[in-house]
Amino acid sequence: MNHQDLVNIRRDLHQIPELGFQEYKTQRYLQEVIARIPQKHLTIKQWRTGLLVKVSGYNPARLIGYRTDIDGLPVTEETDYSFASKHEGNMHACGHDFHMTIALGALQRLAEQPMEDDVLFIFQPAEEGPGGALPMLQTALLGEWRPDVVFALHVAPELPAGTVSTRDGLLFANTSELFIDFKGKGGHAAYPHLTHDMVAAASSFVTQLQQIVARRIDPLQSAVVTIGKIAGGSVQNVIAEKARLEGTIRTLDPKAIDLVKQHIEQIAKGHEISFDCKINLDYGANYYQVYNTTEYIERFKQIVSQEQLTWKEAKAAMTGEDFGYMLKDIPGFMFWLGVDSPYGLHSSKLSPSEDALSTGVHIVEKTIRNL
Ligand SMILES: CC(=O)N[C@@H](CCC[C@H](N)C(=O)O)C(=O)O
Repeated sequence: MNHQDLVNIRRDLHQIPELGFQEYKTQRYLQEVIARIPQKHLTIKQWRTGLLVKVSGYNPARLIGYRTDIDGLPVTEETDYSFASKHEGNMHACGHDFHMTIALGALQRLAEQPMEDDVLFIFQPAEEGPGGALPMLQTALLGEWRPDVVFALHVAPELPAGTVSTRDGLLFANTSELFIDFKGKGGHAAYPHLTHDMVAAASSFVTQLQQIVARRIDPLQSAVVTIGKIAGGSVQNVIAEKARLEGTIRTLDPKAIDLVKQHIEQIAKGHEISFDCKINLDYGANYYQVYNTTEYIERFKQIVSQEQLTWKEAKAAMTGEDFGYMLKDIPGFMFWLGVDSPYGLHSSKLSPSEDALSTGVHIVEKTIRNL
């Protein structure tokens, strides 16, 4: 695949973003591209909406794993791309269209010229939620196709295109989703004393949540509690019977997440009393931290230097990645690839530079061959 082929694939994928475990068109598209590359050394398995593609080596001692995520986000795209999302309300706003394209480019090179070891390309669904890595690890990657080492990349909008960045040890946070449902008593806007207003309860809850990081977590620790969505009520002159908050919790220490949850539960008890309502807490998907293995980070740094790519030492970030579950069981690492976008990850205007696609394929191929 030349650079223009990569651009075309990325643009095709960009138009069909699908949410976790609904990546049917994406899976079909990946299968079509994979069908066009040499098949002689390939074995392909379907896993739910994902794929596993093994390239057999000529004298394998190890299985080298490379993972890409394949899902999009429920974000309405606001770019002026001619190839903008055709799936209204969904967007590849986290760069998974780039991740998949780079994996396909590297897969083609390995398929054309296999190496001594076996290589496994993991096309994993549902990274943004509810999490595909853990069930994939527990089923598809448990048996004969369990990698000895695994790595992955994530695009970094804030870095110049093609810059490579990571660090030894902790790279990404522990995360937990957070869904809070409020049920009270609705009624006429003019008779608030006869109701239990759930818009008021949810608003107060959001304000109280800010106190957890400000006043309940050791300032030398790191934590985030973000509410990304608030919903409640139906019309301007009816007091709401129901409301819902959706958010996420992040901590660098895996134990600190339980502490944050305990405080949320206390706030919920307090609000049930003061707003005379029922509150249901649901922690949705939880992701384990991304922790890079020293030995492979050292090796990766050497490869980046040999290939004369620009290296930047990374800081730990409060982003989450269910790839952390793979690294909990299998040694390896994750790295950032700069894509120079003025808009960040999860932005409806994310516009990564396609110049980074060829560099991505190059570094992934070289890393697979030299790890
Ligand atoms: C790299 C990245 O942006 N990952 C997502 C993972 C989301 C996990 C889960 N849905 C949650 O919100 O906790 C992120 O938002 O960091």
